[in-house]
Amino acid sequence: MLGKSINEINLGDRASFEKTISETDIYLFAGITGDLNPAHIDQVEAEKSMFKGRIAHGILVSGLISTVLGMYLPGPGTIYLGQELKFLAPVRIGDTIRAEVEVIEKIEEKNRIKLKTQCINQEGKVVIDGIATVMPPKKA
Ligand SMILES: C/C=C/C(=O)SCCNC(=O)CCNC(=O)[C@H](O)C(C)(C)COP(=O)(O)OP(=O)(O)OC[C@H]1O[C@@H](n2cnc3c(N)ncnc32)[C@H](O)[C@@H]1OP(=O)(O)O
Repeated sequence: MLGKSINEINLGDRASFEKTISETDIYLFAGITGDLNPAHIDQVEAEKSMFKGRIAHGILVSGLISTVLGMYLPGPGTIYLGQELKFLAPVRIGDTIRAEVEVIEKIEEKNRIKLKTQCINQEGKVVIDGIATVMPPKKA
């Protein structure tokens, strides 16, 4: 099953995916990547930081954007070419994050689209803001 080709995508099209970030998510990500920064896994050390407790890896949370792109818009077959990210606020264990994407540019001759990408917490605060560049799947 392939996602949408560039001809099936319009400016303003949107999609989203929501997930609660658990302690297990953070530990699994730390193990997979080797990023054992105490800010993510050591409560006592993290309490001494400006955030006064553990926070999720920013790249873990931004991975929810890849979920939207690869599963929904454009969908399966999408190739991720680039991603600008600004981490605007911390994500803590138990936060529910909604990743949203919106098509803002189509570059038909190169089969590329750009999407505004945001991750928003349960309080409506934008925690990650950026722009993705992807190559939608081509259909025969
Ligand atoms: C939803 C999530 C999915 C995923 O996670 S997929 C996995 C992550 N993504 C990838 O692994 C993609 C890795 N990138 C690539 O393999 C290559 O990259 C491409 C095959 C996409 C393109 O390579 P080539 O066909 O050899 O293109 P060229 O001849 O090197 O360049 C043609 C034009 O495309 C520009 N370009 C190449 N890569 C990128 C990029 N990643 N982002 C933006 N532009 C790119 C160049 O500069 C150039 O431009 P000009 O035509 O103006 O000279």
